[in-house]
Amino acid sequence: MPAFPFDNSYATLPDRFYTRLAPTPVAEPELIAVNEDLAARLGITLGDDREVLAQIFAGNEVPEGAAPLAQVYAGHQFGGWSPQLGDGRAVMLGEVVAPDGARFDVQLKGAGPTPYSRNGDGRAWLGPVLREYIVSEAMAAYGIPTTRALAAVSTGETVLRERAYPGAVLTRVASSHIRVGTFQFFAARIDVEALQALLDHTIARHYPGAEGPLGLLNGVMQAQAELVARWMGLGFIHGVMNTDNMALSGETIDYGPCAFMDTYEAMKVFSSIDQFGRYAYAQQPQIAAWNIAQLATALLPLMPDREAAIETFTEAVNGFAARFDAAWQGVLSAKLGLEGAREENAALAFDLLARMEQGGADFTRSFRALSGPEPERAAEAWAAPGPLAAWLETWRARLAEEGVSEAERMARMQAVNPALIPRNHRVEEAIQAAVGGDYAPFHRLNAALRDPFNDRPEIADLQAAPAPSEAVTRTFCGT
Ligand SMILES: Nc1ncnc2c1ncn2[C@@H]1O[C@H](COP(=O)(O)OP(=O)(O)OP(=O)(O)O)[C@@H](O)[C@H]1O
Ligand SMILES: [Mg+2]
Repeated sequence: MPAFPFDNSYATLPDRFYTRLAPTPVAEPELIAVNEDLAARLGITLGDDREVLAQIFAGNEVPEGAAPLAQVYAGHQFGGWSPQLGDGRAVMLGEVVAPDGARFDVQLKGAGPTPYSRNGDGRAWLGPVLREYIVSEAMAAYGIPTTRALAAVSTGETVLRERAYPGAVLTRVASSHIRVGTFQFFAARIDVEALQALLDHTIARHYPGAEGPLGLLNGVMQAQAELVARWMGLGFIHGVMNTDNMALSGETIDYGPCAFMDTYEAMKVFSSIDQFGRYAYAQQPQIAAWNIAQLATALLPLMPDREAAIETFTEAVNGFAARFDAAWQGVLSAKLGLEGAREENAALAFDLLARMEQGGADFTRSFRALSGPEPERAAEAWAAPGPLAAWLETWRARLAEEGVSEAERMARMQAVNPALIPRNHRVEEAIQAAVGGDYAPFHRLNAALRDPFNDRPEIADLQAAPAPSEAVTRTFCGT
């Protein structure tokens, strides 16, 4: 029998933090994928009975030691306030404590209706489940903080969206599911007691040593500044940075309409519902700061002197830009094989990005080619490579100034500029095949993404930029 090292702490918080309920069973669960490496890392014993695993990861059987519940939260969605949200289609089974002492939530996403479902059916279809599986595991392979995918099952049931799709459940692992919106929920109700309990819980779990609300705020700010800089370094667009989709842990959460861009465009948007580009690629730092300001506001009821706290918090939140700039400079310098978070290196990178946009360059292939022995071959990833040559000269001069050897340059760059990203058209292709019953492309893409920094001939088709007829330029929230 599978065994989970459960140790449930969120369930000891006051009742108004959640609703206890079990997942709603599904008709015919079948295991699509189970992440054995992750299970081992968490100290979960899976056993080898795939049918039993399908029952557990579908929510049909609740494993021993679980304390299933749906968490309540609120949030700003596209800037508009939603006072009552919560896990509308997710049930947390409980927390496991891994052999190294690290604590993780294990949650089933698509597990049936909860009191927070509003008008939704509580379910997920195969597409969003596979997308989240692929992309979150790719993020983990890049070393970027993220929720993980432990398993995916199909339910044997149909989910109605714009048409009928096969249903699925994703088992998600997160260092917690505490969101900016969780704080907002209690702040909006001026429930100071709950806010204090949530603050203590969050600090103990994610920022031990942080002092009080300001300590937490600074910790979250730093984590988010680094996270967003790292996303942008890979051309990643989260797509739905609502405050309920920003985790206090600093992990990437909610892979709904996310995408990695092919051709570089600063204001690129994929999400079909993001009409005004609020969550465009280059907007992400500003939106992160905006979300952090909402967190600061939610922490105010905990401060004895409100006026003084407003002043202190405002100053703190204004510091987000500097934190982000430092992180972004570091990311960009590393992408160019240069040292440190230096402004002149970042300026060189900004110049390259401007030229890439002008030249219609594929983001990932350009940086990967620059990381190779013949950087001028980056031109092959540009529709109009004219602006590249002059930039290469400046860059080479800069490398020489820093005394970076060719071997050093390539080693550094190849460790941060991936050979492979989950390109949107490949993700869509894997989903379409799976809907038709063929999971081979999904498994292949996943397997390839476990080793994303190594070029190899057998993944050439997955590395290639889409032909214009193949490009997938729209993503959907996947609810
Ligand atoms: N099919 C559904 N049925 C019920 N509630 C839903 C459904 N889809 C989304 N929701 C709820 O709507 C809110 C906003 O959805 P959003 O797309 O941000 O989250 P999500 O992808 O479901 O979950 P998460 O943020 O946990 O990854 C969430 O509270 C979510 O639980
Ligand atoms: Mg969400």
